[in-house]
Amino acid sequence: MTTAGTLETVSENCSHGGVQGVYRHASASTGTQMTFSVFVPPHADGAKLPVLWFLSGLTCTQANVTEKGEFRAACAEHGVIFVAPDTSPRGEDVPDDEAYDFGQGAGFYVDATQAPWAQHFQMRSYIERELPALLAEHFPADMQRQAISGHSMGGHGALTIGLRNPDRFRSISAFSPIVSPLNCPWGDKALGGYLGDNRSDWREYDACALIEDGARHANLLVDQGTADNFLEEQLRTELLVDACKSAGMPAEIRMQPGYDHSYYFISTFMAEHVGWHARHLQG
Ligand SMILES: N[C@@H](CCC(=O)N[C@@H](CS)C(=O)NCC(=O)O)C(=O)O
Repeated sequence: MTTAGTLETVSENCSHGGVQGVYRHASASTGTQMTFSVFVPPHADGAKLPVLWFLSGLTCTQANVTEKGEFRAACAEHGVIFVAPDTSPRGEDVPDDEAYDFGQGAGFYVDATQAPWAQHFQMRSYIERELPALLAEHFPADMQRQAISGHSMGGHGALTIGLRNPDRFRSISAFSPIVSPLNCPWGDKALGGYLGDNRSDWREYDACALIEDGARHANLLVDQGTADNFLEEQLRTELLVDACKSAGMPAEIRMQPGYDHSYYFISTFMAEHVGWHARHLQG
């Protein structure tokens, strides 16, 4: 048996009849310690449960959604494991940028190719390969039943990782996602920095471009607040609506009146997202 790695328990708390944990491990992908949280709902001995991944946004660690996401009651009701990774490698040896939207806390779920970022910023490999192996080894996770969600930069992560891996993820949802890094200032800065100037290299990290290039998924749900101050310049939900329409891909993209970009918005619709994923994860 291959060993995916050892895990250090940072904290474990009983919650909703299950266990909310925070764990740390040495990541081969990023070459750093990485922290993530896992909620395991109550379950019968020996049972394997489906998994919902949640990728967070700019400035976040695993803690933001864990503390403010209000997912646990729904995950306990539906018997779904909830996994929240960090958004980037961190540490004194890891390069950073003064700004909040590039560098530590802003990994954009890519495998960087450009110096000095490439050495540690390998978040695509971390989320797509390394962390799933660790999860399968240490938790009662049924890796045949996975779904993915996320917020903002993490919504971009959920859409792109989900669209690239339709056989692994039965459903994809996102809250206020960056739908096209090719067409917004956050994307220009981050993907330019991590991947270089050749914009064709960015397409596998752009949900709209992936759909234009042929990626499809049958189960896609997006919620976007109309009072989100990042909507017009950075998130640009309309580009995803257009891409899905042009491709003939059904998607439920909902504009939610009055909601902003915060966890007050996310937590309002979180239980609905968990329930929607749980339906796709049955059987
Ligand atoms: N207000 C933030 C902008 C970034 C932001 O809104 N981040 C979102 C994700 S894109 C978030 O969830 N922030 C942390 C939180 O609300 O807990 C800042 O200027 O640092």
